[in-house]
Amino acid sequence: MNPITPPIHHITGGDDPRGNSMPEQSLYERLGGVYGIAGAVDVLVDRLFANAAVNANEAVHAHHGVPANAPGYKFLVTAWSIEAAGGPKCYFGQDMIKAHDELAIDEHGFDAVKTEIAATLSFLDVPAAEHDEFMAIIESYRPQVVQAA
Ligand code: HEM
Repeated sequence: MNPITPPIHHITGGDDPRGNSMPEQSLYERLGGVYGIAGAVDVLVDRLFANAAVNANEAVHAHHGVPANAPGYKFLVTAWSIEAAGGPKCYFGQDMIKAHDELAIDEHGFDAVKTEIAATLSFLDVPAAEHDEFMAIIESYRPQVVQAA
């Protein structure tokens, strides 16, 4: 096909029942793939480790208060986020119930982390559509993460 001939689905809508002419990119791709996501998690985890509201929970602080935990945690959260955004399967850590079952995280603790994630996406100027899509994924895990009696 020569470069000025549009692919056929641009004309016909292809087999997309909504008639969209462009194939949709995954959220993973729209967030910038592994470089975009690892870069965002790098900023996020530094902010979480320094966040007083997040560290008010003693069990959380036992982990987040240790700077040596940052690189491994960044690795795990990056891999989790890649998969959650529809990227390649690469997360081998614990599921979200097991990962948080000894931390007694309450609604307030969850909201503190959620606020920091949203602030980081804003800080990095992630566009509104991707921002909202990623935050909806985070919110969908609230029932698994909040386990305070
Ligand atoms: C949807 C929201 C969340 C996601 C996606 C998430 C993701 C993760 C991941 C991937 C891990 C690593 C699991 C492993 O070691 O195999 C983890 C562990 C951890 N998370 Fe979360 N988390 C969320 C919410 C929270 C909240 C709200 C807090 C605190 C208020 C928190 C605190 C921690 C801590 C302290 C650990 C380390 C536990 C340990 O190994 O001792 N997380 N989280």
